[in-house]
Amino acid sequence: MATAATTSAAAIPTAGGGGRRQHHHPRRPGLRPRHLHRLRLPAQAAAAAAASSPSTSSSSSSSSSSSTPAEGGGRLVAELVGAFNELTGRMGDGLATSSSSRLLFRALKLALPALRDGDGGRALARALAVAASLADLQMDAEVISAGILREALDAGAISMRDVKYEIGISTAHLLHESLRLKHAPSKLDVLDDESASALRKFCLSYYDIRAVILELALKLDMMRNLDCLPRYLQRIKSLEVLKIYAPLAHAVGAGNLSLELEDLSFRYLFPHSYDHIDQWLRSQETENNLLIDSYKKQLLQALKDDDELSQIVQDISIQGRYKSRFSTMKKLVKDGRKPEEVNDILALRVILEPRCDGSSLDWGPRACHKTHEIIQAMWKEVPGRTKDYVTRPKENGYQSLHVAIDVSEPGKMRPLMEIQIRTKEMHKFAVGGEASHSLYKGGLTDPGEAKRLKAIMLAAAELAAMRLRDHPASDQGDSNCTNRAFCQLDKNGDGRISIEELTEVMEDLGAGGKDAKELMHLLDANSDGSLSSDEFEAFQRQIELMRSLDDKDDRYRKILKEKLQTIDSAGLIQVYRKQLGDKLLVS
Ligand SMILES: Nc1nc2c(ncn2[C@@H]2O[C@H](COP(=O)(O)OP(=O)(O)OP(=O)(O)O)[C@@H](O)[C@H]2O)c(=O)[nH]1
Ligand SMILES: Nc1ncnc2c1ncn2[C@@H]1O[C@H](COP(=O)(O)OP(=O)(O)OP(=O)(O)O)[C@@H](O)[C@H]1O
Ligand SMILES: [Ca+2]
Ligand SMILES: [Ca+2]
Repeated sequence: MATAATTSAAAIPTAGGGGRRQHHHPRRPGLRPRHLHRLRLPAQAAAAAAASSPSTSSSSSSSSSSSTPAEGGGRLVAELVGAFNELTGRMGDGLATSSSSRLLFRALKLALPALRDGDGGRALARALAVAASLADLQMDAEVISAGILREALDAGAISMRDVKYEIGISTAHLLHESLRLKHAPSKLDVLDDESASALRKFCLSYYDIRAVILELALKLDMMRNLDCLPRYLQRIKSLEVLKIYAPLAHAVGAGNLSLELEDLSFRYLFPHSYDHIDQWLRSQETENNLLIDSYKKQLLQALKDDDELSQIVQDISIQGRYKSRFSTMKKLVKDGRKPEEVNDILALRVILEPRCDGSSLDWGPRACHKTHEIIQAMWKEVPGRTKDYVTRPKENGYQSLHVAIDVSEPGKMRPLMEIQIRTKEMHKFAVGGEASHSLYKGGLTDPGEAKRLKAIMLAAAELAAMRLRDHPASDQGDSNCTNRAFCQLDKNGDGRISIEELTEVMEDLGAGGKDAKELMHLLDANSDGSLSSDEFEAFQRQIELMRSLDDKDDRYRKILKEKLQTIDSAGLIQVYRKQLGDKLLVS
């Protein structure tokens, strides 16, 4: 499937199976891609671009009066290269193989002209934001490309046929799946808990799991732009997200994406309650965090001072946390409790490491129960709220002993505190096993199902890796490529971007050969008629500078980097990432 790197520029086929430029984008007069309005091109370029910029077009010297080909064409290429660099940078070295780079470059070339004028000029930024989310989740180039193209597809600016022939069958398949998924909620008459749970399981079982992740990134984009919809639609969409997509994000291990989905949907669904919870939790946050710290120390000391416990455990650690707005809100919405009735606003977790005394005796359960007794002697346990999953594990194998504690003092009401007591081994299972936190939060508590999904994810990653892996024999042209964008433009791999190569990409972007000549003229510092990698890098530096200055359209750059760091290493996304990375390394 890889393109032969030594083919001459004029005869290069697209790796999507031929049919190149069946779809030609007519040049749009007066187009002004947004990212590029502050671009300063090197030396002569800066002057020429300024002279031809629409705001100073009266002094235009080198172009015809109505259009600004050098600037317009240059901007298109700059936008293409900037987006490409951004995404491959986010993907990480292991995933950005040459096959992946080629795929991504083609997708951007197809999407850019189709999107740049859409949605009041925001369509392109939105498509790139979706792509950035997917790259941050370490999805492969097929998924990222599908993310870029979906917006163009929805807008009717490209067709599925374009994707199939110009990009490839796998990306088209992903898009097809994501469109089926888009309509999945309409299968339900009522969006109650039971039907939402059934629909989530259906999505995970019967759709390509990479399409599910793509759909999640698209939902995040939708939620971030919900203001532009009428109020009733905002609520319908928010409810769908809350019931279906946020738990799905939890289930696949994209925990922080889920948190953002929950956050946004809560705000739209229950703005007043949201403010109320926010205020209530915020007003006591400092005090409660201090309390948690102090209880943690007190409890640790009491446990260490106990003779029996000291004999059977070799290590004790305690974690504490204050509940988040969204998690609190979710509990309230789930069963109509008041904030004061949520029993884990304050929370501690005791993790015990039993001694190995050489015998086959497991001291774990005794250590948990002894810890429980010590807690009962220190604080007031709320009757009827204790759950002993140590003696009777949950169906998914989860083990832990939970107690609710009332820490109020005379004249001072306080929220309830949950204490979870478990051994190190039980904890490991609760974090990474089939009772993993992500599956629990995603409502997937059936261990058989968890195992099956993991197997599906592994298989999907293996298949994608087969398509995207580098094949040394056919990839010689860019196997030692240090500048990925340059290599995409230098199609014949001779180390220079010729005018033919530049013209080809400009035509794909909807600009003409004249634009290519003018751009070459601007960038070709030593006037030898082609671009060296140094000359191209100078152009790239300008692009970077411009992008870092452009805060208005820069939304997709800053979003998920830290937010999408995932919570537990056993989530399906993590399984996929690891398998894909491992397989891509095997050449
Ligand atoms: N990882 C993991 N954590 C779990 C699981 N089940 C429960 N937990 C944790 O234990 C906490 C309390 O769970 P339960 O004691 O079953 O209480 P609950 O009925 O869900 O919640 P309340 O109605 O608030 O008492 C949850 O909030 C989780 O933090 C599980 O299957 N896996
Ligand atoms: N008792 C506890 N002590 C310390 N950390 C906890 C405790 N309970 C939950 N956590 C951690 O706090 C983080 C947020 O959990 P959160 O309170 O949103 O959900 P949860 O308690 O796991 O589930 P639920 O929605 O059923 O309350 C998770 O990392 C979780 O492991
Ligand atoms: Ca070349
Ligand atoms: Ca040159």
